Amino acid sequence: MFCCVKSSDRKNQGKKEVTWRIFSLKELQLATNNFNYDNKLGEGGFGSVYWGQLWDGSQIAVKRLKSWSNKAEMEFSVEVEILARVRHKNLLTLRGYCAEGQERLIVYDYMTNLSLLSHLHGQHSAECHLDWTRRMNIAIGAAEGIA
Ligand SMILES: Nc1ncnc2c1ncn2[C@@H]1O[C@H](COP(=O)(O)OP(=O)(O)OP(=O)(O)O)[C@@H](O)[C@H]1O
Repeated sequence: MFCCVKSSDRKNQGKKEVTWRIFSLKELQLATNNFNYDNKLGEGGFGSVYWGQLWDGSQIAVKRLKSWSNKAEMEFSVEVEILARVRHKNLLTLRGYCAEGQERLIVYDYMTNLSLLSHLHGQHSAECHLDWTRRMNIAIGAAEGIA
């Protein structure tokens, strides 16, 4: 199944087009080498996140729900619904989602610069010195995204 949503809302005129689509499980398995451990980018409360590449060469990050429950299903729906409606320079862009059987996957643009945590306290903290001006700009950017 393939689906595209384009916002023709007046308020969005002049802004970036809101477009996402439904992915098949097969397509995401292909893109991530069947959710190979080597493709794993990290893990959050929802589940593991995998790097992948689509047939058109674009890079994606696929968040895979670790175990199905009503609560997880609700979190999945809320995240997809909100991200499908908003586009902001400080928010990750939703590429789409997949819901097949008990599999729930959310597809985002792949972000190359790793997480803020890794820059602040992780393996990159030594080489990437974040001065206070940059830290303030990051905090303001994050606050703008939340707002
Ligand atoms: N779009 C992305 N591009 C690149 N890496 C990503 C992307 N999304 C997530 N990751 C990686 O996967 C890790 C886990 O992401 P995830 O969003 O699941 O967790 P979280 O935000 O830390 O926690 P929670 O799921 O509890 O909100 C991140 O720390 C990051 O390293």
